[in-house]
Amino acid sequence: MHILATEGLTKRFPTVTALDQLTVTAGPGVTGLVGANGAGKSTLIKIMLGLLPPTGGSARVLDLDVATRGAEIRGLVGYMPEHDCLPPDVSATELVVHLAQMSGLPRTAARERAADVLRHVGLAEERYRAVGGYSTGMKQRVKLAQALVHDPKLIFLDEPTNGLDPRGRDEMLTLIRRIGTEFGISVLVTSHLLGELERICDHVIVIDAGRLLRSSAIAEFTHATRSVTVEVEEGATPLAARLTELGHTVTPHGRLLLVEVTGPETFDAIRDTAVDLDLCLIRLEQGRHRIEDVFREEVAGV
Ligand SMILES: Nc1ncnc2c1ncn2[C@@H]1O[C@H](COP(=O)(O)OP(=O)(O)OP(=O)(O)O)[C@@H](O)[C@H]1O
Repeated sequence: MHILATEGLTKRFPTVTALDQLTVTAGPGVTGLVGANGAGKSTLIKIMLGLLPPTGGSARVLDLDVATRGAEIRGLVGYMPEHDCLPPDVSATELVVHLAQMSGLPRTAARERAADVLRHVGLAEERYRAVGGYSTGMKQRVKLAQALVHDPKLIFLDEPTNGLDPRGRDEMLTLIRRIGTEFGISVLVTSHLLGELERICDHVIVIDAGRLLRSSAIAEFTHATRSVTVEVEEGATPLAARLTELGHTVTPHGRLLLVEVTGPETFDAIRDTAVDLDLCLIRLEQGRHRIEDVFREEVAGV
């Protein structure tokens, strides 16, 4: 069964077409929805929740038509919105219990379930404090907890790593992967960074200006984008020349070099060459490709 399926889905606002004839499907598991700012990710989520009517085409979520079964879909799906939407003067516990009751749970069950999900997302004693005083990371966890509290089959997470520092991102991504694997809840997670989703997704959908650019299993993506980013303090040009002489495929990218990875020996070669040339290696990083890189590869027909 598809967790979602769209057919020619189109959404026009007065001055912009946010979704343009989008036809795509996703199966169970963790699916990444990637696109630059304004690509149409949030619009797609709102349509799939039955909150925004499409201009044309159709969409189904868990096999339910968004045009007629919105309330049922919202009963089965959890939603973590992108923007800061939490009331500042209530505690995380009060908010999540309230939302659990709004979803139909009796008061005692709502309290138990809220305590479980708040613990699960890593909010301990602070859950009794007013949300207004929370860090961005804690607020993101509260938004995730409320998306999970009614025991959904599927969750939509809109930019869950927004505003987080690298450690916070890492923790949030690990949590999302666990939700997908340990709890068997399917996940649709958006980001403008493909690299960050590579680690946790089974499938990735890339959209650009409301159009489908690509939809494939993550293995195909990582294969297509398997390169390492190298940054040296000075001397990128001689480093690129020497690596090329050694048979590596090197593409300059501003002051960075992208080196195609053929195996573990690629990393050894970069390290050894930097040492030979007496260069200061600042960064050797794999798998953090910006979405623009994928767009460029698509255009080049990779
Ligand atoms: N209610 C609206 N009225 C008019 N235009 C809108 C509305 N909602 C979205 N848009 C426009 O539709 C396009 C897609 O927006 P959307 O929020 O879906 O993108 P996104 O991929 O989620 O990007 P971001 O991460 O920046 O939110 C943008 O050009 C946006 O300005």
